[in-house]
Amino acid sequence: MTKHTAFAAEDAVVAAPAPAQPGRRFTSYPPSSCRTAAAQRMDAGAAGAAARATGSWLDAAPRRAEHDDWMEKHPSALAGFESVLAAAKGKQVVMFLDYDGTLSPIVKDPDTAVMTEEMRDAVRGVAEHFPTAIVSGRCRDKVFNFVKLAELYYAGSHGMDIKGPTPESKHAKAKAEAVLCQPASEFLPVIDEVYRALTATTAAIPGATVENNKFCLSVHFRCVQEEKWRALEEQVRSVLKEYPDLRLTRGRKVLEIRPSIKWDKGNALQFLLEALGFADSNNVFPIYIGDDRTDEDAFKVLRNMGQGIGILVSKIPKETSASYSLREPSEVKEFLHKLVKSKQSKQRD
Ligand SMILES: O=P(O)(O)OC[C@H]1O[C@H](O[C@H]2O[C@H](CO)[C@@H](O)[C@H](O)[C@H]2O)[C@H](O)[C@@H](O)[C@@H]1O
Repeated sequence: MTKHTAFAAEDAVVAAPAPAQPGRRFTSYPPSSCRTAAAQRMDAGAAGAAARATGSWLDAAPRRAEHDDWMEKHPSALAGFESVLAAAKGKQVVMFLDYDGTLSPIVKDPDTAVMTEEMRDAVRGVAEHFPTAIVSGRCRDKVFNFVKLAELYYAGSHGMDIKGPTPESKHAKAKAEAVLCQPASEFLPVIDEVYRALTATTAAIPGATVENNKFCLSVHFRCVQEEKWRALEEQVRSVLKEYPDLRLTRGRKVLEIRPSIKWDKGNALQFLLEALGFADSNNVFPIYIGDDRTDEDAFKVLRNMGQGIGILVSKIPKETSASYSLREPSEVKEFLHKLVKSKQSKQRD
């Protein structure tokens, strides 16, 4: 199959514009997997492999046959909705949602990537029936300010900052339940330092911006002239030379800098399942919906577990461990509505 890079054609921007299941609470604070994570730095080889892997989505317009072949392997979660329901039958659905490109369309200015009221209603509806988490590369506070639903679980900074429903939420009874898992907390000072260094270094490249996502950083090049992309990446790499404990990965027209610890969105998914009391359970059906490379870590975890499904949001074929696909956020919204409707009709039966 043709591969696609971070600069794929679909990266065109649009014009800017559960309760946690009743009775379901985090069971330990935090589970052991979080406590030990910071100690497990990725070795240089693993970090290098991870970085190389991020270059695996090559840029090309897909041929029709290739697209059809891909769709056969990763059918639409809307067209295949009945199969999804059949697989989930009798199991507890737990919903995981990425933010950018999944709940909100990709726009030029990251600060304006707001979510529509309709999408918020769809997420609220899902959270009324299933434990629901937002898993994002964004800083947790920022993604919360976009989503604005206190009843959800939030995993910001690519899963390195996890918190349960806020104590004020009707779904969180005690402060103690406002769980926190921050496996990269020791990196806070260094991330701040690198944020300042990158902001100063990249200032000369028009359009480049650095976003501080608390435990990680994003260097955006969506608004940078293509001829300057290489120079920008070189600048970023030259700053990072001084910080061997940080690694560089790529997202959608963004360079992402994060601690070299063995913790990603896949670990966040596992942490949340464990915290919700579903560790080693055969009766859980996690659904993870995401559009970016970092979401692949979560798709892989689901594949390895042999439980639940990953849904990639993409209009074009991409190498993915997800089993289903959706084309864009509007289809994500439709899928969420369908899920709620089917749950409601079962409750009426
Ligand atoms: O895990 P996610 O929630 O998908 O976050 C990944 C990155 O998303 C944001 O950047 C992306 O969306 C922007 C707004 O549409 C767009 O301008 C940018 O080009 C995309 O890469 C966010 O700003 C980053 O910090 C996240 O790492």
